[in-house]
Amino acid sequence: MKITGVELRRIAMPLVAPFRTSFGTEHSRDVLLVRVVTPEAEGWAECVAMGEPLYSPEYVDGAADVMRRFMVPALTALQHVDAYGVGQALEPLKGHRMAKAALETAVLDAQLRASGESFARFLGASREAVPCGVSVGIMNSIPELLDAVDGYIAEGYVRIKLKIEPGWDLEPVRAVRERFGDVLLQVDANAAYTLTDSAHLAGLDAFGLLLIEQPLADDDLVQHAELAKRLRTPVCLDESIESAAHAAAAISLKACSVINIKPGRVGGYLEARRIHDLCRANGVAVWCGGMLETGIGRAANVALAALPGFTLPGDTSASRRYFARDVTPPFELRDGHLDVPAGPGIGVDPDPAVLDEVTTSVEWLAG
Ligand SMILES: CC(=O)N[C@@H](Cc1ccc2ccccc2c1)C(=O)O
Ligand SMILES: [Mg+2]
Repeated sequence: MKITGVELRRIAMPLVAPFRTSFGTEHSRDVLLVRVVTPEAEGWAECVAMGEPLYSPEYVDGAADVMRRFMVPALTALQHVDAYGVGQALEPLKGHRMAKAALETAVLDAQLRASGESFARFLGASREAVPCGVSVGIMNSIPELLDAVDGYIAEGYVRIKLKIEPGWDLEPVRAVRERFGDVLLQVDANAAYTLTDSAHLAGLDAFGLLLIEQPLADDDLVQHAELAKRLRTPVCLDESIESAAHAAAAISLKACSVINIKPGRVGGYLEARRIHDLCRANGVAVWCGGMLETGIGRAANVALAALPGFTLPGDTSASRRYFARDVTPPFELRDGHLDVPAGPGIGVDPDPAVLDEVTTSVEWLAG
């Protein structure tokens, strides 16, 4: 396909409740949507970068800048490009995986809408619905946490993930275990601890957790391998895994036994599938992480979560977990599952009226 042009659209999406993690509290998402226009079809994608570089080095203004100045010109210069060609064309540009992921995904969406194939079928999905977990932020008190978890379990979520940090870890986990019994339970530290905390973190072993996610630094594998020897709870990596090469290194170092795959973090759905295939061949479980996406990013993630190696419930929660009103028809939990979109491409379209209301800026980059 020849790219006619690319639209960069910023939208403001207030969260239904503040979402607190070890690296900060989010009240609203400042989201960059990408629309790639070709003669055959147009494609949509969501860049998962946050407003500030708190989760990883990328941030939304930087993603828009690197797309505008370097990536889009590299793609519109090509006579023909498809999803596989995007990675090749952008390879000389270092890093900025979330920006690359958004452009590759929008091209893939256009390509699949033109051919009539769904993301799920293209990626190799084996299920038509996926079981859903939910990520629960750090709260002001244990009672407030228990109320929130109670509500999510009532909605049907099959797995609870608690954000933790030093000072909010053993007690909240103990309280949830005591109140809700053997519900599937895991924790995510977002890199808040160091190896010197290993004896304290071993205290989590008493609670039968599925995993502890990213306990140590976002750029570490070696110390995670040492920590994994000291814990019974399986170590899962998120921020540390930005490519299939990182996943291979983590597996050979025994730095983790589970990986949270986020297509935005690893440069796109093609790399996400490579990581899935590598992990499956090595007996490492994977699950689909979340970056508080709108329905645009959520649709593609649900398709990925339907691949056979995604054996643990992901953070592919319903739209209402984050947004009172989504830019696409809302993803609704059904018996703890989300249905995999079956239409061409990502299988959902943004509602033009809602998009107009939440749009804060639109920029057209002509090919
Ligand atoms: C669902 C979940 O816990 N996601 C991330 C953390 C996270 C937290 C807050 C965010 C705010 C704006 C954009 C992305 C964000 C990602 C994680 O698994 O580590
Ligand atoms: Mg995480």
